Amino acid sequence: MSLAFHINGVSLGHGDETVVRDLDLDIRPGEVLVVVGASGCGKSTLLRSLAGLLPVRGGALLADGAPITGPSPDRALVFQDDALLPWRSARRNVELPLAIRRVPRGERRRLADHWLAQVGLADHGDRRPGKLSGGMRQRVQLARTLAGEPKAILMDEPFGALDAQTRAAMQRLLVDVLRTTPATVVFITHDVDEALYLGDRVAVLGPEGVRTLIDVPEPRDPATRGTPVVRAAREEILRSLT
Ligand SMILES: Nc1ncnc2c1ncn2[C@@H]1O[C@H](COP(=O)(O)OP(=O)(O)OP(=O)(O)O)[C@@H](O)[C@H]1O
Repeated sequence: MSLAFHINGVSLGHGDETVVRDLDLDIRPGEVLVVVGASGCGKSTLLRSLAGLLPVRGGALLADGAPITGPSPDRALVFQDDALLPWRSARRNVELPLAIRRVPRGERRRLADHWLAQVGLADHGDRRPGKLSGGMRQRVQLARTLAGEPKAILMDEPFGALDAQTRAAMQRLLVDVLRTTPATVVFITHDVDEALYLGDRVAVLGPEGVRTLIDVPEPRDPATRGTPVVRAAREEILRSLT
C-alpha cells in the first residue's frame, strides 16, 4: 500500500517565521521523491508537516485525499540520528512497531528477524545499538521502519552522518529493500548524486515553493551515472539550487 500526497498552496513556518509559501506538489503513490534545496529552505519543515508533526499555516496538505492532522503509523519518519532505544537489542527495537500493530509476540520475533536479514544484520539481532557501527544502526532503523509496514517513508538526510563508503553501501541497500515495499518515499538530501541515484523525481525547494521538478532518467541504475542525460539532469538541479 502506498500513499499519495497532495500539497496545494501550502504555507509552513515556525513562530513568526514563514519558511515556505504557496507550495504546490503532488507526490505519487509508490514513487521515490527526493527533495533538495539550500540549507534552511524548509526541507525538514515540509517533512515534519507530511509526518503530521507540524500543522500547515494555509493551503491543503492531504494524504490519500484526507487532511493530515497528526502523526500516523502509515507515515514513518526516519532521521539522520538513528533514534534507537539503547537499552533494547537490535531485534527488540525492530519489534517495537510490531508491538504497536499488536502482532502476536511469537510472530514479532520472526518478523523482526526477517527484516534484520533484509538489511544484512541476520547475525546481529542480539546486539544493543551501542555495540553497532553508525551504518549498522541506520540499517536497524531501516528494518524497524519497514517492520511497521508504513504506506509512506519520510527520510530526513538519513545517511548524512555516514562516511562516503558506508553511505554508498546504504544507498544500494535502500534500493534493494525498497523493491520489497510499495511505500511512497520522500527523501531529503544535500547530495545531488544521491538524489539522482535514488529518486524517480527530484524536487528543488526554495522559499517560494518548488523551483524545479525533474524526472530522473533511469533511476536506481548505477550504470547510468555520468551518462549525458543524467549529467544534464544534474546540471539542471545545480542551476536551480543557486
Ligand atoms: N523548531 C523550530 N523552531 C523555530 N524555527 C525553526 C524550527 N525548525 C526549523 N526552523 C527554522 O525554519 C527554517 C527552515 O528550517 P528547515 O530545518 O526546515 O530547513 P532545511 O531546508 O531542512 O535546512 P537544512 O538543509 O540545513 O537541514 C530555518 O530558518 C530554521 O531556522
